[in-house]
Amino acid sequence: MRLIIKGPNVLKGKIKVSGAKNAILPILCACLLCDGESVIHGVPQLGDVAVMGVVLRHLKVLCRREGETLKVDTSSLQLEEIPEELTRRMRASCLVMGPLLARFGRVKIAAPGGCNIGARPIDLHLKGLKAMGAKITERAGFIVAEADRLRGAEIHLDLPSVGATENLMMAAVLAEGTTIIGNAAKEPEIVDLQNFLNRAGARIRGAGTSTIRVEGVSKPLQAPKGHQVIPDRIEAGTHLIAAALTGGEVEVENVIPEHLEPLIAKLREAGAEVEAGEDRIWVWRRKPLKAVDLRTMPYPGFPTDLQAPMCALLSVAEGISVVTENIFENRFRHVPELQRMGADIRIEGRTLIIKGVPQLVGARVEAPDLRAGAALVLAGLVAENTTVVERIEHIDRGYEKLEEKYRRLGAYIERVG
Ligand SMILES: CC(=O)N[C@H]1[C@@H](OP(=O)(O)OP(=O)(O)OC[C@H]2O[C@@H](n3ccc(=O)[nH]c3=O)[C@H](O)[C@@H]2O)O[C@H](CO)[C@@H](O)[C@@H]1O
Ligand SMILES: C=C(OP(=O)(O)O)C(=O)O
Repeated sequence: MRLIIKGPNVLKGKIKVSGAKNAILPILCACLLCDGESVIHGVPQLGDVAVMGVVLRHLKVLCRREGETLKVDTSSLQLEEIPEELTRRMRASCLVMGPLLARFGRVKIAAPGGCNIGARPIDLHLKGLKAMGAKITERAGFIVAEADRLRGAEIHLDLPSVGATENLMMAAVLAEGTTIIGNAAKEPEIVDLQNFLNRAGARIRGAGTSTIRVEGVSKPLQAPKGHQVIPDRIEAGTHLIAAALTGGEVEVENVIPEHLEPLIAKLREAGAEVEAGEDRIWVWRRKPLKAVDLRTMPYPGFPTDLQAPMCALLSVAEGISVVTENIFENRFRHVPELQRMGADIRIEGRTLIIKGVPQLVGARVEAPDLRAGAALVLAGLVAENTTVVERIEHIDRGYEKLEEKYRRLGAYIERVG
């Protein structure tokens, strides 16, 4: 599958954001802590959600989709090892570790290994589980964690890892006593996970701050009926960047504007007009784009997941932008592809020096990963002539029907097999 984009395009109209990929993935793992059928609304149809469905079915969990609602029934839940085929397809599959260990006293999972954006170890997940009394063995590419019953512990994360925070929160829910996670990640998706778990009977406080406190409960949680997944701030951010880049006028619906503050500040600095309502953001532009510097940081800093899309915008912003990637060590794979489209970008270690060019030109490019793929779509929207984006399965991992949404905003973009 590939996308064909003919440009330049100016996006105009309304676009609705789907539920957050990075919220629904841990929530689906949290269902493993619950007895009965969880009912979750606003579940996007994404490649990664489908892969998590495969992981759950592998554990004999029944998933039924009715439109945007997903029903997850754990009545036949069975402990199985998670093979490499699944951990390799999606890193978030390692988030089943905490819940399965808490529930069954044992879990065996293929080590996730590195991926397109970096080495991505899970040492902090394992260190935290050890602190809670788990015995961890690593052999022949598998990690086994065992504990009759986990016990509450004081854990201080070396860095605020989103995945480690989520895995440890879930493990702690059924542990004996209280767990305190210090230097926890503060991302909004962690707050959504806390809300889901607390609806199911967990006792968690502090998500969204750097200290999370989990008081363990002794029986399995009760599946919540009707949790609504938060809107995807990264999808929303991608659309805001697309609108500013193409000089259009777009209303982005179903957003929590507070989640997008770091991006909104940068877009304004780059010359776009942005106005936020209660659950929507309007963006338009009257002036040329100008260069800005940015550095990616854990929330509430500028998100690494919007670094690549923002590079597409800065490629045509007047002046020199300096972009520093602080979260992942190998997240510049969009750069050679943008260069093929005429961008003037130099890589110096973890920093990009982007010299804005007046116009990008369409080319045949390949999505090397999810957000790099989104960056290429944005570049294709504003470039002259035809852009062909290959390997769009990466884009489908995290964007629901992106081409349909942009077509509704007037773009010439189509998917071909
Ligand atoms: C499904 C999901 O929610 N994915 C998001 C999540 O990924 P993920 O949860 O994998 O990201 P982390 O916050 O854990 O990773 C941040 C950094 O910490 C390092 N690290 C992490 C864990 C560990 O045990 N040891 C370690 O060294 C990682 O290699 C990385 O350099 O947060 C990232 C950072 O906002 C986002 O880009 C991803 O979109
Ligand atoms: C890096 C991402 O996802 P994951 O952690 O699932 O690879 C992302 O959403 O940009």
